[in-house]
Amino acid sequence: MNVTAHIQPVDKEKGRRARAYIDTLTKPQGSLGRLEELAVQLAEITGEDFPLVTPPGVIIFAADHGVVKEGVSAFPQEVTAQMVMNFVNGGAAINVFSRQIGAMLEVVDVGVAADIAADGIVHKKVRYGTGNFCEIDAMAREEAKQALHIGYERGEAMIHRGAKCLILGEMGIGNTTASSAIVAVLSGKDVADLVGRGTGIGQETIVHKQKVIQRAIEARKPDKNDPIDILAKLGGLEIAAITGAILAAATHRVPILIDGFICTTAALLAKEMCPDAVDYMVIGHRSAEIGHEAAVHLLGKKPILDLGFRLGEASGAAVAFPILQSAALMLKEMATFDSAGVSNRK
Ligand SMILES: O=C(O)c1ccc[n+]([C@@H]2O[C@H](COP(=O)([O-])O)[C@@H](O)[C@H]2O)c1
Ligand SMILES: Cc1cc2nc[nH]c2cc1C
Repeated sequence: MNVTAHIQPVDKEKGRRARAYIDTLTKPQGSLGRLEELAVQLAEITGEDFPLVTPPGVIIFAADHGVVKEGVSAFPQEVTAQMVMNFVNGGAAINVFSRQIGAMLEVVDVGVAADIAADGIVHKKVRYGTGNFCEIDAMAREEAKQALHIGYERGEAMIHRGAKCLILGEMGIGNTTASSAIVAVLSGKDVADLVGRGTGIGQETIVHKQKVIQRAIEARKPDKNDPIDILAKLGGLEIAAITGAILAAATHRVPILIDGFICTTAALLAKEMCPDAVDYMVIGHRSAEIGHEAAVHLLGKKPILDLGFRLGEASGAAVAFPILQSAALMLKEMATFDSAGVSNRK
């Protein structure tokens, strides 16, 4: 399956028409600021005059990371599987926010390092966590492709269930290390500017994490121009799956709400595979994780919210969703100057 073959550029003409229509609505021109830009983007993405974003569909991809053996996270590896159970039982932040916004929610085990005996998850384990990329490639090239395809299929399945907006997130202890390494390769920036606290490590461990990443990049020598090579050598299975889900949403002209640092890293890989996919993305929030800034910049986007989140699991994207919904409803439901009999400016 070619996951980028059917991605079309967004419909810029539809966007121009939406822009002109928004200027006839009962408000001074431009007075709904960013909401107007989002409404135009939704029209471009969907090709519809009055795009809908409800119901949204949330997919959380979970996987583990061999690099945790280097002591780069504040939490132990078991937390990935334990949080998957928390998702299944409805107690995590993303469960709360998914209920709040009326989202369908799916949790996919694409590479957790333990067997999870639960019915409420989609079992698509490619392997029991990645290898420690300081020592060996994180995964085989075929495994990276497999995870990418799983993500694509889950994205497509959620769209077939009726999702009008795909909200993507992840769970994986150690995945800020993998993400920082990937963003370092893609941006060419100094790792010192891209490595942050993750789940809450202190300054000394941050310096250690920087060295681990530097060492891994030197040992693995990923090809900057080959996103599958980057994923195989430094990636995470959940990062590959999110990349695939993004490409599925772009294929089906469904808006994609990107969460924090890890998701934005996956979005950068999707951009490498298909630059047109970027126009289908909206970044939900600015993560407090230091490397997010560089990733967001590379994507050429501006996050909707800035609430100091650094949780992951799609929390920031889900909290940003009502704003995207406001943009869609503004376009659909506001009266025009003509229809409401309101005098336009002199
Ligand atoms: O999305 C973010 O911006 C974000 C920033 C920091 C941490 N996280 C979450 O924390 C976990 C990774 O942190 P760490 O320290 O184990 O690399 C993983 O489960 C992510 O969902 C997520
Ligand atoms: C408790 C916990 C919850 C999370 N959710 C996403 N990443 C996480 C990391 C931890 C440690």
